[in-house]
Amino acid sequence: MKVFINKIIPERGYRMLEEAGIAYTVWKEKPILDRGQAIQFCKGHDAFLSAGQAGLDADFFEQCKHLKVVALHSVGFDGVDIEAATARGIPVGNTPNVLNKATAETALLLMLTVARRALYHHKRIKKGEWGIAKPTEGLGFDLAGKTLGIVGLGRIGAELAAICTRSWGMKILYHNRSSNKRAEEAYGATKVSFDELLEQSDVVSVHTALTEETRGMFGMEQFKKMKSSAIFINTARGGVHQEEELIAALDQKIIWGAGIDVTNPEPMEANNPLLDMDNAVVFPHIGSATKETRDEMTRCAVENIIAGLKGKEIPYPVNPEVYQTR
Ligand SMILES: NC(=O)c1ccc[n+]([C@@H]2O[C@H](COP(=O)([O-])OP(=O)(O)OC[C@H]3O[C@@H](n4cnc5c(N)ncnc54)[C@H](O)[C@@H]3O)[C@@H](O)[C@H]2O)c1
Ligand SMILES: O=C(O)[C@H](O)CO
Repeated sequence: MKVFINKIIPERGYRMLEEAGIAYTVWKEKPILDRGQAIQFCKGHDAFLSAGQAGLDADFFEQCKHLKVVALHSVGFDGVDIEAATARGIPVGNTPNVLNKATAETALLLMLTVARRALYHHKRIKKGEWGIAKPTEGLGFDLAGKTLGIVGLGRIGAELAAICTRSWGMKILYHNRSSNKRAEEAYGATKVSFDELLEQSDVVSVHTALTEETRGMFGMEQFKKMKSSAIFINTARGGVHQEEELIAALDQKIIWGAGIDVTNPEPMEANNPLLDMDNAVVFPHIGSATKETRDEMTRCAVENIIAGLKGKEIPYPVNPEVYQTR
């Protein structure tokens, strides 16, 4: 039994595989593999541990229908044709929950950085402009006591609600497909329509998956509904916002600021106007990038591989229905 791993993973993963007696091949080179190369490697292996491999479409699963399991090194599975995998009896696994705290912390870091204009002040020092001349200059705003609107109150959204209510006394509004009664009870979160959330929030933070329904959900029409003093935060997927319209909304001061960990497309070009704007902060998709979290994500992914190769149900399936159709 052999697994193909398309990027270097934390050491813990290799140890787990060795203890389970599973051989592995790791692609350690740059550039990262293209889709065709990934398929060629998968053809010589029984399982695939995939960190952000693009193009896991119906054709991929057709060409690689011998795979016993595909383990994603992420919780998000947009870009993976789950129906096609299920149709060929291939379980696909992800890494839920273990990255909730790191990703919610990233959203909070973006909120604080934008609200307190941290990058703007940092850049001013570099330009030799240390002093703030007047008490009215260079001001940000308090997050404490403000209203946070969470779009997609699932695992990560709930973690952000927990941090922001406990430590900052923020009021939580949310927009979701279904009610999250637990979050309503635990954090006093109130379910509202998408428009109400946009109109009433001081910070709007996105935590939905990227689906056909959420793609492009934030454009000029939505930014215009937000308060001109509000901040837009996206740690979900870049495809949820329309980047040109976000740039225009920031440029025209339709909203006050934005912090994004995910861009559209990724990677972002180095000459993107967002990188020069004083009211925008961009991170290169580092939501889950802590040592502890990446270790845990690796554990989940490798547990999925080991179970899949041993013919057992994988512990973190995206398509549990595969076990009914098999
Ligand atoms: N920046 C990063 O590094 C990073 C890290 C982890 C996760 N993510 C992204 O965050 C997403 C969320 O992760 P999660 O574990 O919290 O997922 P989750 O499934 O627990 O939560 C997503 C929530 O969005 C809601 N939702 C779905 N469609 C919606 C719609 N049209 N309108 C409103 N709400 C909708 C769902 O009901 C659910 O409550 C992932 O899919 C991934 O894309 C990014
Ligand atoms: O979906 C995820 O888990 C992240 O975007 C990758 O770390």
